[in-house]
Amino acid sequence: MHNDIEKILVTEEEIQEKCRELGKQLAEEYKDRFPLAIGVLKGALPFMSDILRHMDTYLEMDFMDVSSYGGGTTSSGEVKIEKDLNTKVEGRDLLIIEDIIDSGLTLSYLVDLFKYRKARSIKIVTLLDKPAGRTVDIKADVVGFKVPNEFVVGYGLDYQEKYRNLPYIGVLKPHVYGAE
Ligand SMILES: O=P(O)(O)OC[C@H]1O[C@H](OP(=O)(O)OP(=O)(O)O)[C@H](O)[C@@H]1O
Ligand code: HPA
Ligand SMILES: [Mg+2]
Repeated sequence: MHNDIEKILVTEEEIQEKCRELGKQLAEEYKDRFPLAIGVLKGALPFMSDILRHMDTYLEMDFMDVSSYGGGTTSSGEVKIEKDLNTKVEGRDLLIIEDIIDSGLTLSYLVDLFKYRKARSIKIVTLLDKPAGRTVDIKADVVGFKVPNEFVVGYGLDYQEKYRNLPYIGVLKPHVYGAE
């Protein structure tokens, strides 16, 4: 375990098993369609990569880079598009792949945007759900694990751009946060 981690909330094995289960479930559901899987960078990268490898079906991938945390542990409340999609979403079945829903601001912004762009259907797939963080009313359609109201890192999730590479979800030791 990394030296800055106080405890592990979801192990690597639990994540990998969940990716297999959810990927197979989604493949069955979308087997007669050609969904557009949209990864929300940067956090969703490991989850997207792992879950989609279990979808033995036709799909297209694209990426959107949005950010609102600016490196810290609280949302600025403003979602900024750093990189937009290269693909038209009009008439498409979308699978939005996220690492976490916390306040819900990022996903509610994206869902509104894709509705405005006339997507045919939108499904939200998130590895983690932190219901206690919610400030806007939004629910994911597919959730891997619920997490308590703590700032979590690992498997895509960062604190000041670090820890995304850890293969598990954990909580940092208090001293790591410094003077924030
Ligand atoms: O529900 P919310 O409160 O909006 O929080 C969830 C979003 O915040 C994080 O992204 P962040 O803006 O930190 O960008 P990153 O993925 O590049 O770390 C995370 O990856 C989600 O996209
Ligand atoms: O708990 C979290 N950890 C890392 N990034 C996040 N973005 C929203 N919530 C979190
Ligand atoms: Mg972040």
